[in-house]
Amino acid sequence: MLELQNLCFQVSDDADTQKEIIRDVSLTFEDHAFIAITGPNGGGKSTLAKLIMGMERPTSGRILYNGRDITQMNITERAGLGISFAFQQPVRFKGIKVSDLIRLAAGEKIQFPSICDYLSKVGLCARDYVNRDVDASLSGGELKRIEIATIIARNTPLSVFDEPEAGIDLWSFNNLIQVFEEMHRETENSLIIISHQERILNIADEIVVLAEGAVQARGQRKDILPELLKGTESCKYFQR
Ligand SMILES: Nc1ncnc2c1ncn2[C@@H]1O[C@H](COP(=O)(O)OP(=O)(O)OP(=O)(O)O)[C@@H](O)[C@H]1O
Repeated sequence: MLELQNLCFQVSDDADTQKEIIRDVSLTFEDHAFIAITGPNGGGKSTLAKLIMGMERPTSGRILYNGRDITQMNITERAGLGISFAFQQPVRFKGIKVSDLIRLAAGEKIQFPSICDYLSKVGLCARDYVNRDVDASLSGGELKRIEIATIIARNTPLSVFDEPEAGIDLWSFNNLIQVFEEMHRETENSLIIISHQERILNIADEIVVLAEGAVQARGQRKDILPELLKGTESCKYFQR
């Protein structure tokens, strides 16, 4: 179980003015949760994901994972506890092949057919990709799909995906939806997906709406989604 307790995150700009990006966010994510976090651009979603992963430290508040305070742990320590994170813009690794990355993620000796399975889940033809370097020669969408394949291979108790749909074509996106549904159905792992995509919101059990750095709503998909679909003009979550 992941608990965010009164998380705040402030930055100071060039003029030393404090800007509050995350404001007193408290959220609990139970085991086997499937939660989508959505909200307008600049609402603080990626920052919240970075706080969960340990890429940023909260100005105040605590993060507990299975009862343990992980607020001051770095990204590697959190990864060691079983938290995976798929970046909005994945990192490229010069000199590492796609097959190496998937083997590393799986953390065990896996053979070529298993690597192929992971790549085909994200709609990539393994034959064309296993020996490619994870460098600038890969397109943004290819890189994104390879990163998602590594998260599937890691199979950790908690995976956080930051806008997995970004840069993914329509056909691969259909695959991706199935991948998330399968991950939720066939494992006890938890998924937190940051997304603007209605189709992703549509498969989550619960939706959190984050705007202006604060939680505007959280609840079952059936209760939250219809209100969100009214659009920003009439949706009550965006009325000040
Ligand atoms: N280090 C920083 N310094 C200054 N401002 C920042 C910093 N990090 C984030 N911000 C600002 O905080 C706000 C929230 O950013 P964040 O990337 O978390 O939003 P988001 O909800 O993920 O947006 P999007 O939907 O566009 O991806 C934005 O206005 C962003 O410019």
